[in-house]
Amino acid sequence: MRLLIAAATTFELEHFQHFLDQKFAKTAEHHYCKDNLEVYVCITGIGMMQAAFALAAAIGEFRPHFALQAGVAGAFNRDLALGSLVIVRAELLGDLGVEDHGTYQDMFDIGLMQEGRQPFAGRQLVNSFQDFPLKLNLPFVTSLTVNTVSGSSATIHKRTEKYGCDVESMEGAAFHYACLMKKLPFLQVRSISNYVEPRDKSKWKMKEAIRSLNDWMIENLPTDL
Ligand SMILES: O=C(O)c1cccc(C(=O)CC[C@H]2O[C@@H](n3cnc4c(=O)[nH]cnc43)[C@H](O)[C@@H]2O)c1
Repeated sequence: MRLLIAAATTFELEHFQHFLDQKFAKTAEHHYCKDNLEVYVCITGIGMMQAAFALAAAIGEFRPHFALQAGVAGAFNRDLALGSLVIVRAELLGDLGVEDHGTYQDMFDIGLMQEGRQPFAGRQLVNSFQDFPLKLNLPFVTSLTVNTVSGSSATIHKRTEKYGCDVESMEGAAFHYACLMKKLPFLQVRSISNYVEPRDKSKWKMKEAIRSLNDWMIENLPTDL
């Protein structure tokens, strides 16, 4: 059985790849085997464009039975602790749109994308798969995917009012879109590295977030796909 694991950057999966190096046979670059499990680690690069291209290529070539995206994210929702993990239930597009003088309108608002048109449910890319080969032992959240990270009070206020999402990333929607289009069962797991607030990297808990993400991956790696 083939499992595709995607992350934006190598450092987000460093400990997990170290675990694979030790416990699995490495059959090619980023490609591991153990018993009947084949794992391909796809480092997509940051952002929707790079993620979409890398995922389409990896899905086409590796033909996975299941795909897992793992990464860090910012949280709008202050009930989510830094370093804690979430599963993304639904993805929304946060900055694909137009500025109409002072007002932002997205593609659905101006009629250039249709609500409910496959693979969207309404305006969302919802993970509607049922049979997951790993434990869903984390809170489910909604996520906004953006090209430009929210870093000013004005942008944060506008995006919170318009979309009301729990977390923000730069690749999640591309992952949901690719998997839904390919009817490939998937799961997106994110670890909270920072709150979405006016940019102040001194407050970020990147190391802690990556550690908890990798620990979870090692503990929950599906072995019975
Ligand atoms: O230097 C910055 O201001 C900066 C802002 C956002 C992210 C970064 C990174 O180095 C990580 C990029 C990576 O992390 C995800 N991520 C993490 N926090 C957020 C966020 O608040 N909003 C959106 N994306 C976030 C993202 O998916 C990227 O892949 C540096």
